[in-house]
Amino acid sequence: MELLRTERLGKQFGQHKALSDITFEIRPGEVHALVGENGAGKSTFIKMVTGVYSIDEGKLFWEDKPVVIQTPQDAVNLGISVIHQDRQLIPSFKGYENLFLGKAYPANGLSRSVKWSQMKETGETLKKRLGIDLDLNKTAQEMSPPEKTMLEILRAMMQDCKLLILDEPTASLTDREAELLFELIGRLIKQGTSILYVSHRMEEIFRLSHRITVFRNGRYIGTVAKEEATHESLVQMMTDQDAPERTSRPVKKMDGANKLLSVSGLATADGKVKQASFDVHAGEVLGIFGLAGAGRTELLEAVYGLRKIVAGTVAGANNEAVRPAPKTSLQRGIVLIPEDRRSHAMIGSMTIRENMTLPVIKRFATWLKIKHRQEKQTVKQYMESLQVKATGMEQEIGQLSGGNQQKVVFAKALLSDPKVFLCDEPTQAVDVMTREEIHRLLQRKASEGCGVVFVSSDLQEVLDIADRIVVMHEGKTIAELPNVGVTPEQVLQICYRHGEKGA
Ligand SMILES: Nc1ncnc2c1ncn2[C@@H]1O[C@H](COP(=O)(O)OP(=O)(O)OP(=O)(O)O)[C@@H](O)[C@H]1O
Repeated sequence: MELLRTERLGKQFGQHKALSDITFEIRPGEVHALVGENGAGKSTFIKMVTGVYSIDEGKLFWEDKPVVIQTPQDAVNLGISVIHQDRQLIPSFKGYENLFLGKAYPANGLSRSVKWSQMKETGETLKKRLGIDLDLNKTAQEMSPPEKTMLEILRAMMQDCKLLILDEPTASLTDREAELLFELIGRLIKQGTSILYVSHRMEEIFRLSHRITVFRNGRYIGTVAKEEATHESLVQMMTDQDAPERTSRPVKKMDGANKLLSVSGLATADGKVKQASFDVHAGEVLGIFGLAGAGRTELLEAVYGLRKIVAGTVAGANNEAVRPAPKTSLQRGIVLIPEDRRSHAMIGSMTIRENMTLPVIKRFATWLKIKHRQEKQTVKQYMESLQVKATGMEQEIGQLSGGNQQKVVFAKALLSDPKVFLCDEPTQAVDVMTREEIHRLLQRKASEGCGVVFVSSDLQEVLDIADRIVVMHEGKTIAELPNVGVTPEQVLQICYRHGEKGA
């Protein structure tokens, strides 16, 4: 028996054919990876089988019988749940309240008062069955990223889920947190649940999946057993090209290099950053690593001027302390590429061109008019170098796939010609080819005299790209190491040793 089979599935947006002729099946109890470049059609496929998008062409079969899925509830009723990258939890609700979202709360007969104890009990029983360790009395906003993922998985399993779709589930998890998720996936599989696993991270795909399906440009390219696939063969299927060469990191001597930014004893009003210090020099990539909750994002935001600072200093190239604010940061040549690009770095209803050139439009303006030809030429050049997949530069950015939105946000930052890049997870959700391109671009910028601060929860990525590494723990910078022969174990040991000391 097959759990889900699609037959010649197709989807059209206006003139654009996003998916066509998708025929493949997911078997009971398997981890089935779905891979493809940014814009290949993975999210569109998920939305079609979960009732978010209508099906323009083709058929669906569930447990070998034809089915029609018209609404998300139809999908849930069959046993299909999806966990998106952007969490679908109510922040102020406790864990067990979130578990019952969209379901009737258990109530006492006549008084109709909610049976809280029964809700908690249901949650606890489910936790035990799945071997999940999570405090359901915490509100969603008090939970760390992996705890939120666990909560969402618990919620899906409450609905008797047979096919769990995970869309880039490790995007905001550190390695150790991802381990917990992988263990849970192992338990779910043993209990007979199937997983459709969408990710750009090759190591995870090879580690977890039984079979791998590849989409390219909205088409089904093939399904291979994990044992038959290699990194190179998958990239070849995804791109019809040979795998890109991984960027190697030239060893640099930093002595005497110019300081571009100096942060000392920084603390923020909300207490997320307590005592952070680091310098950024021209010519270097500085990696910042820490476990979730270490305050990496908050530190970058404070340096850029998005968070109130209550202690410490931020100084520019001339060593003069400044009061960071987004507007003055840009003027001083500091740009932030934020993690949450959808709410912080783009305007969904504006076009790719408008999004890219908005902050620098003056550059294309005379006192009479905008020099559109020059503006378009520049946008085209950046779209080509970052391989943005779109119908053209006048397409609304909100219509692009997640990874392609990230590329536009990145291009926008490059266009403002900064001296210092503050990059928060800049390669999150981008495909392998673009990830290498972004690494290459940042290294090139460094070699041209810029300074790059690179935050990633993927430790291997930090080790691959950084010249120096600063380690953070609970809002403090606790170590700084030149990245020469550093192993992931060494960095993790620093994080955990500090954690045990409760520092
Ligand atoms: N609502 C929409 N309107 C117009 N075009 C859309 C819409 N949603 C998706 N598309 C287009 O469909 C194509 C497939 O996008 P989709 O989001 O499915 O890709 P993806 O494989 O999930 O990419 P990523 O890895 O970047 O998330 C893209 O070219 C995208 O621009």
